[in-house]
Amino acid sequence: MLRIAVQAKGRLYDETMSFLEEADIKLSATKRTLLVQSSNFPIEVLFLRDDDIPQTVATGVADIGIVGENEFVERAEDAEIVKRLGFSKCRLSLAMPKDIEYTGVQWFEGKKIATSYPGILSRYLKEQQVKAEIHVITGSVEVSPGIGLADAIFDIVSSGSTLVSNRLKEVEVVMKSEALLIGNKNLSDEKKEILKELLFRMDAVKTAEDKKYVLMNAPKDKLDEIVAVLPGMKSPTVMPLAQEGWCSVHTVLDEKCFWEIIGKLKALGAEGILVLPIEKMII
Ligand SMILES: Nc1ncnc2c1ncn2[C@@H]1O[C@H](COP(=O)(O)OP(=O)(O)OP(=O)(O)O)[C@@H](O)[C@H]1O
Ligand SMILES: O=P(O)(O)OC[C@H]1O[C@H](OP(=O)(O)OP(=O)(O)O)[C@H](O)[C@@H]1O
Ligand SMILES: [Mg+2]
Repeated sequence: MLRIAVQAKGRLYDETMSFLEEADIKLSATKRTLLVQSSNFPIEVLFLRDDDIPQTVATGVADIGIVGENEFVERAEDAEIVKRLGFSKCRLSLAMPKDIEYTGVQWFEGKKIATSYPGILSRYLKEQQVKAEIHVITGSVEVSPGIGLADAIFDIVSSGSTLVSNRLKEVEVVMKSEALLIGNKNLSDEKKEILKELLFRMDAVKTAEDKKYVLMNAPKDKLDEIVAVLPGMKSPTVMPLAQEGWCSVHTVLDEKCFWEIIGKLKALGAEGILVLPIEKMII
């Protein structure tokens, strides 16, 4: 049984849950308890505050965990990054009152900076050879300059709207962050096997995400040209149609080049083009 630590509620919760769901890992729908077992996969889910996830994984209380990179780097716990998950993207930035002129990173010299990330901030200031006072608070960081608690802040920024509503401006981006799958460094072989199966399922979902299954009716006399336009995984499937002179062509297209290819197919006389989402894809 593999134990995964995930955030009990907050910004990471929804995407973490849909991630497990897409990998067909079913959790009992009973009231949310701290520890829930899957009914169809050898995994149990431990719900925690995100602050505690790195340590829980590093010490082996959980085998793997899903946590923001910002929190993982700040905690500096001895666990490894298994996979970058690509959601909950944000950045850790220095911000200051918007009406004051910013003169470069030296502006922070001697200033008081409020943050929940003292580790990352002090390392950055040291690198920049700036001496500043770090004031640690656990939440509502953005209000601190407005109430005279600090001169500036170091916090998470995504759209920037929290900064704007607190009359602050982002002046230095210190690190980018996304959700990470982290793992204990000493997993048993059995647990490594379960993790491998989990990653395999996650990859199948990810690969499918930006692909579409496309079906169309094609005039037989244009078939060679149509096939030449389609990248496909191998070659497209071609099936005869009841109507003389026509066939049905099935293939998989990358979302990125989708519109360009559809345009070419139409120009070559393809009709009745159907585009279907793909749930999972194993290459
Ligand atoms: N505005 C945002 N946009 C995108 N990602 C974000 C945003 N805010 C936070 N995150 C990411 O989501 C993680 C969790 O954020 P959240 O605000 O839920 O944390 P928290 O309040 O510390 O929760 P907890 O109660 O678990 O301690 C952050 O560590 C960060 O990686
Ligand atoms: O740049 P933005 O898009 O405004 O996002 C940044 C804000 O999002 C997070 O807080 P959240 O909204 O999760 O609330 P919290 O203070 O309860 O953590 C973070 O702590 C910032 O305050
Ligand atoms: Mg937290």
